[in-house]
Amino acid sequence: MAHDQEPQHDVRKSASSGAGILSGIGAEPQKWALFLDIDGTLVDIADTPDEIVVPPELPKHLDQLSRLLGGALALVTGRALPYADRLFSPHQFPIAGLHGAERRSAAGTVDRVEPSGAFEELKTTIAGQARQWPGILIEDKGLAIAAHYRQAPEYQQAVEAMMTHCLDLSGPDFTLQRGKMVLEIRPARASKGEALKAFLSEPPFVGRMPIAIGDDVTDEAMFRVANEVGGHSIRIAETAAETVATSVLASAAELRAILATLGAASSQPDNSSGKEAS
Ligand SMILES: O=P(O)(O)OC[C@H]1O[C@H](O[C@H]2O[C@H](CO)[C@@H](O)[C@H](O)[C@H]2O)[C@H](O)[C@@H](O)[C@@H]1O
Ligand SMILES: [Mg+2]
Repeated sequence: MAHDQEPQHDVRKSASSGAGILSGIGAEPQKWALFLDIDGTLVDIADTPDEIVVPPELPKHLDQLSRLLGGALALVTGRALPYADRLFSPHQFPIAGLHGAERRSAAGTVDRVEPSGAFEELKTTIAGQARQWPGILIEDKGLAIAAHYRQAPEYQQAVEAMMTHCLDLSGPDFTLQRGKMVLEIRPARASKGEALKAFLSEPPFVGRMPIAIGDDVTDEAMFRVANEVGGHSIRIAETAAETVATSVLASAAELRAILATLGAASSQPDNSSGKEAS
């Protein structure tokens, strides 16, 4: 079935609650693998990319949960790997960055490509063009570049025209990624769905059922893969959104509260599920 023919719905009206799915992890931690988007899912959306706030306890809770799952917890993000790693320091998790175009496996193997000279030139052109529109913020992510119009939505159409034109110049190896008040040119070679498949083919994820959690268009690819293999897909749905996700959580704050509870329970010395941790 083609993607545009897949069943889609306003997730808030018809989906079940993701809270029930996540609360079941503690009973059978060896069964599940968790795939977590960052912006809008683990952390609240902020006015600019650098203004996000990582709650101080969040890295520890993710680490506790990762141990409970025997390491089968991965971040799957549009951010570049080094930036995302800094957010959760000192912990490092398996991670896919740039919407799946770069990846570090649980074994620590990194698959990422350096930008070519031609792409560096294109990024300079985009940054130069954007200077004519006050409030348009350019985020250089190495092998991807994002143009954010959250501070200046009046320029959305102009930015879209510019990014579409620059995509043509960048050649077939790149694609245009839409997101929350952002347009990105990123490598076409992988999606979050392909990143999820790659993780699921390797220890400690192999043989487990995925639970994919995200908030945006880019997460739909990993929702599809999770659904196809019989896992769960959960969309953070603060606003109405067309989605293939089968479950919903109201907000990133609700997800963080659930992760905190799961993490704390797993670190109790008398918790039998905690004994499964590696
Ligand atoms: O896949 P994600 O982890 O959700 O990353 C998607 C993009 O997130 C960031 O942009 C978005 O969040 C910003 C901070 O809240 C917000 O200001 C912006 O409007 C959003 O589009 C990030 O800057 C991008 O690089 C990611 O691709
Ligand atoms: Mg997101």
